[in-house]
Amino acid sequence: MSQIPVTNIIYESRKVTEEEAVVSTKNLSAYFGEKQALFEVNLNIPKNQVTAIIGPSGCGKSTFLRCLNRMHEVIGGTYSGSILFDGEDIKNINPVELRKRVGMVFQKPNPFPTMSIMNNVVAGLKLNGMRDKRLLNEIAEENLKKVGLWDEVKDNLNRSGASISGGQQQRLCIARTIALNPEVILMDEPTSALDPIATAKIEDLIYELKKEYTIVIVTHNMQQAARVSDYTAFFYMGRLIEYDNTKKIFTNPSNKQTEEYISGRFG
Ligand SMILES: Nc1ncnc2c1ncn2[C@@H]1O[C@H](COP(=O)(O)OP(=O)(O)OP(=O)(O)O)[C@@H](O)[C@H]1O
Repeated sequence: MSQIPVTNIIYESRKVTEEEAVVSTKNLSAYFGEKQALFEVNLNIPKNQVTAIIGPSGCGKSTFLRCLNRMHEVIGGTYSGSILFDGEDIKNINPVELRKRVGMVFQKPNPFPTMSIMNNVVAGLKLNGMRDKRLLNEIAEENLKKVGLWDEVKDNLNRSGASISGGQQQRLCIARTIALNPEVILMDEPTSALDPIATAKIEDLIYELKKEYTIVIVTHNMQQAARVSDYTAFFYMGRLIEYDNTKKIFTNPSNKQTEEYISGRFG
């Protein structure tokens, strides 16, 4: 594992208040049957910032992410505590509506293989009943431009979404997510299946996207967390150990376990 030196530079701690948060979890515990995967997590996710979730394998990163758009329940899990989205308990928000507002991008690019590039971008809108072809074309173009894919695919928008490279597919999936105009984008290791060049493009894109969206990214790659995020949450064995601004976490963490993890001593 790569080593990130812990330096003596002192960065101020900066905690996110509930007032600044788009999403807040309160005493969030998550379960798979009897097995408890998260323990009393309290976390405020700030608007228009990138929050990275880091920690060793099995610490609950993906479970935490999936709780935020009620995907955890879809895969058979349960939770206790509460999750507020724009101040409203997500239990009171229709899951389909919630997932429009809290979009998700997965580890492995998953474009719809039988659909064209164009139809992949607007698939969600069509499903919601949008039929105006001209408007759909405009929205597809706008979102393909936002993810930097337009120039690469504009000459053949009718080819399959699965016919482009892995990195392009992942940007297509991001275009599909943002076409629904979400407030929050959850990304679960979005670059772990990609080469370094495709990874760099996604990281640049994340930087651009935070102007409009709030992003929560799970990553195993600590350099990536340090590069792209404003805030970092370190999880260990289902517990939130430390959450602070990213510079503080990577240069002067308050917790010994955080320091050991980011300096590569375990994980
Ligand atoms: N579908 C499931 N059924 C039962 N237990 C599960 C399920 N998914 C995850 N777990 C368990 O819950 C805990 C948290 O898993 P989770 O996938 O959230 O961790 P993670 O930090 O994202 O791991 P990784 O980095 O390996 O993806 C682990 O102990 C895992 O074995």
